[in-house]
Amino acid sequence: MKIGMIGTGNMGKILIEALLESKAISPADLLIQNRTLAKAIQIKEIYPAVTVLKTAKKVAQNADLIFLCVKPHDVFSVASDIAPYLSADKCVVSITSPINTEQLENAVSCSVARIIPSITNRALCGVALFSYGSNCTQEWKQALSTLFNNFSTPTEIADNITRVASDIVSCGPAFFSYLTQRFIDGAVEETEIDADTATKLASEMLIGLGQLLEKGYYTLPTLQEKVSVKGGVTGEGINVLEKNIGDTFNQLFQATQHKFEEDLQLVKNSLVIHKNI
Ligand SMILES: NC(=O)C1=CN([C@@H]2O[C@H](COP(=O)(O)OP(=O)(O)OC[C@H]3O[C@@H](n4cnc5c(N)ncnc54)[C@H](O)[C@@H]3O)[C@@H](O)[C@H]2O)C=CC1
Ligand SMILES: O=C(O)[C@@H]1CCC=N1
Repeated sequence: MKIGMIGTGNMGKILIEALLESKAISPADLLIQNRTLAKAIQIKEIYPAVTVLKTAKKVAQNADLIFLCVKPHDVFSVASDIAPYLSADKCVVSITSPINTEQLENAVSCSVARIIPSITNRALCGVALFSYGSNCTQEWKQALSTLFNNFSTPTEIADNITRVASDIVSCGPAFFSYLTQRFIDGAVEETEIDADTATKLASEMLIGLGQLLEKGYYTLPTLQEKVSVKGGVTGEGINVLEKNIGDTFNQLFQATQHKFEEDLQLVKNSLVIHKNI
């Protein structure tokens, strides 16, 4: 199977690295293209057997499975460029949350899916959020799930939880990096620890925490219970968190939902521009 990647920015590159490093596919089966071709050529310098193509049209003609790894407002423009070259047996996958599978099915006449990846997939772990188009064949559903299983946990989601699921899976690494940074900054400001040492200790702690969860030794509540010795220091710290976090995370999810509404409207506007699809 030939896989085409249109858009080799942040996420396109991460998907390429995950596909190749997990050995899900061989570099000779990968066809890549980007508006600024230099970005695709840089990837070929690392994986010489990858083919760089000059146009999205050529990717559509030569690949069986085509990933659209462009920003939401560019998806319909690319879809309309490639639509004439897609036979019914191919599959198009978009990786962005504000575009649903129904809109993709209206744009191209083949199997479609939306798969929202996560930066964690770069470490060959974490979740990828799956939504299949209503006309997506069983063969493609199976093939996509098998492919992503090499470097993620493919998880099918209902449309109504798209935003929150993507907030947790895809935005989550940024949110928790931010919180960890504030944790480190606080330690440095309030004590004699230096930033490098605090960063190293905090990073190792997070890796260990991930391993504990992966191995299933503790749930999140039992983990807190085990560390919070009665009358000890952890309890004092948890009290501060309880007092101050308040409804921060409610506000966070409200803000992302609000932004999502704006993104959905922008997508609708870009659909009007490409009203031929
Ligand atoms: N960054 C992340 O962690 C995640 C991103 N996504 C989604 O991935 C999509 C892409 O995001 P990023 O990779 O961060 O953006 P990016 O801006 O880094 O990459 C987009 C790439 O598409 C290229 N491009 C634009 N129009 C094109 C065209 N007509 N033909 C070929 N290439 C074209 C650009 O040159 C750029 O390299 C977004 O829609 C985002 O929602 C999804 C999950 C996670
Ligand atoms: O489309 C999305 O929801 C993802 C989350 C991070 C960036 N884009």
